[in-house]
Amino acid sequence: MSDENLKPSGSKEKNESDDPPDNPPDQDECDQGVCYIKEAEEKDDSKTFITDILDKATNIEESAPSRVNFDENLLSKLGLVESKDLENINTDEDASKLKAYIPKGYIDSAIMVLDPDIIPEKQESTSVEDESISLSMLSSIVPSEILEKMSEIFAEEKQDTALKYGPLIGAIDEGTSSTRFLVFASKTAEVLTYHQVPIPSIVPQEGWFEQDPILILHAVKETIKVTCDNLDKLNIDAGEIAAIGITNQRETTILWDRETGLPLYNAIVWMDTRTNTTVDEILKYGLRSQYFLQQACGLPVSTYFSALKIKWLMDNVPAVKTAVDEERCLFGTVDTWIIWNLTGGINGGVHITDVTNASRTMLMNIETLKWDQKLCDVFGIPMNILPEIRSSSEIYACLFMEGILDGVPISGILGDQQAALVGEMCFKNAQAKCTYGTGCFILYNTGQRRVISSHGLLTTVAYQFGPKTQPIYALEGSVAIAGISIKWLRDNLEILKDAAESTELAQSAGTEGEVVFVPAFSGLYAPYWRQDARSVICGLTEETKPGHLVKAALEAVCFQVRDVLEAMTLDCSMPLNKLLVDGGMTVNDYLMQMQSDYTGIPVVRPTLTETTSFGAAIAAGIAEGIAVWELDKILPVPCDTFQPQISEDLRNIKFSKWKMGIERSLGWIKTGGVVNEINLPRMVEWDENKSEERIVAAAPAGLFLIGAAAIIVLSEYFRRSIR
Ligand SMILES: Nc1ncnc2c1ncn2[C@@H]1O[C@H](COP(=O)(O)OP(=O)(O)O)[C@@H](O)[C@H]1O
Ligand SMILES: O=P(O)(O)OC[C@H](O)CO
Repeated sequence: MSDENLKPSGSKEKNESDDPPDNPPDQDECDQGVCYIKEAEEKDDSKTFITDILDKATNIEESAPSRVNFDENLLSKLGLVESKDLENINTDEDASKLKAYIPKGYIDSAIMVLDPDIIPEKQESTSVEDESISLSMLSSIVPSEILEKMSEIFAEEKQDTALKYGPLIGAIDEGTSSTRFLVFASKTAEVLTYHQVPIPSIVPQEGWFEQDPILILHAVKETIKVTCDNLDKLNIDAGEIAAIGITNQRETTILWDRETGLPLYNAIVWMDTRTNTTVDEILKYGLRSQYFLQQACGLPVSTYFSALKIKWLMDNVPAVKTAVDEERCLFGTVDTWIIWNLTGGINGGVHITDVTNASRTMLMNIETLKWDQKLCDVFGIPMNILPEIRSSSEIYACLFMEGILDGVPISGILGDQQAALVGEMCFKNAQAKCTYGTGCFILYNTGQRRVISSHGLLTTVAYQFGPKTQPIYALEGSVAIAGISIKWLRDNLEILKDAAESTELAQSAGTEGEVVFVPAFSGLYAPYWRQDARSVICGLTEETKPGHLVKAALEAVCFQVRDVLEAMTLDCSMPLNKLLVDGGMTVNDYLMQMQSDYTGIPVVRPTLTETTSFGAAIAAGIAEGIAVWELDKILPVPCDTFQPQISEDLRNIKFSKWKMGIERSLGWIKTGGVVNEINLPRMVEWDENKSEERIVAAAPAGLFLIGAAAIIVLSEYFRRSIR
């Protein structure tokens, strides 16, 4: 089914009363599962109404049974009954009036209080845990026939969910710092409700960054359950969810036992640097460049990617080695782990991933979109542990789980940065977006062309909408540290109470001071790819205050984005004329303005905040067999735009200071691998018929000195030589 009116929720005027909130509710509120219910209450003034009822009810004995305590005065004051005579209550009319004020969840629970036998097994799961509401009081004020009538009306309306919202699409969004489940209305693409659960990280030693796969799974299940409960409270039929999309932190690696279903080790998260030595080991033979596999998989050898993490696990965790030897081991990125478990686990769960996630492992051939035997051999990884690679949009399997979503098809998978590209609707060549979360990731759509970067960018699959369609590629600039540096200032240095305070503190620093903070906690990613780098803070004086550090941390995000944009211009010969942005950090207007100032181009932020999840929902909703959406019917989202406000000179002076900071961060730790002093890759030609790679172009050390013009010419040559 297509829908002419399809538009994301942000496309409405901001602050319209019927909009979902622009900013996600507090984490605490979400954890209580009441966030959108609270919205509904405020919207309908029902809180005041219920408070009135409760005020009145305090005079009523709590243990008293329902009808006898029916408070005629209160109801007549509210115009709900005309007569004091109970016999004359117009049940239908009064129930309709009252229904406008009291959310369905309260009615269900109140009915249960009246008659606990109605649905005893559901009593616990549907009870409304709002501290201020005493349901027994509500039941003792409102006559049971009215409550029952209201329940009937709600049930009828619920049947109209599809009419009102169109089919619903669910999106599981498993990010580095939290997991969410959101439900989109296909008619308007608005988020109807969601629930979010933070995911704690485990740091067993410096540079190690793990998460518990079981906890991730529990969090996913909890978000699904609470979101469905929320839908019920909003009187929306969760049974109308037609399909589920999934988007996830990429590269994070999980190995588990196919027989027990248990993880063999914690998830090794993408930013973990324990594989420094594994990188060295891979590079040491034949003095290989970091880029020796770039032609085959689009990526430099780095601690970032899954293959290194799998190798480390096989080399260092005996349980993994045994499971591999006994062919019981399964590998997955987070999408794979979740889908395997949600579709049956040891009882027939499907073991799959999509092209976007597979393109982050270093094991998939970027051209054939298949696992590559030679790449697997480089890392010594057996192919039988790898999931099947599927497109980003097709029906893969159905959920096999308790609850109303049992049997709902999963029909979309996208790595989270690719999902944001889709959610920003960058479907055309040369459209790009930047997502600011834990890290910061800029993806530039290169269409069906695989551009192999000569300037430290990654070649990655952007999406493939269906098994029979052509894949679309992107160039990516991955920056490891963005929002997490703000978290570090908060948790480790304790100079911030919360992330939002960063604006005020940074502003307090004014324009004075020249503190530069290079946050290379995990080495430097794009465009430098220097695992020997570590963080530095330069330019401190006795006048330096916390505000200067916070400002420098925000500036670092902007400068890293500029580094990547410059590399993209060199690779694509076409500078971006605006930057589309999204992600958790973009709520910070100060940061967005600074980003525009430091890049010299407008920064455009959509009013739809849930871009990544929306991308996953799109992939699921357009899949063959689901087809609740059509790509070309999706309307553009209205945006806020930040225009550059500083001079070119000032911008460049600041950037040159940043570059000095970068220089000082390099070589901080010793690595055994080959460091590309100039970050210009040695290009190799991947020969399918030979086991060894052949160098077709190598940049001599110091080439940077010959000037930018020569580099552009050279990069053009490289590109032509590999196309
Ligand atoms: N107002 C703010 N200013 C700066 N950073 C912020 C602000 N609000 C949130 N952040 C940062 O954004 C990150 C969370 O963004 P999110 O997109 O949810 O991350 P992820 O997808 O990586 O889980 C956190 O690292 C947090 O420090
Ligand atoms: O969870 P995020 O938003 O920080 O994204 C993580 C990336 O997918 C890592 O490549």
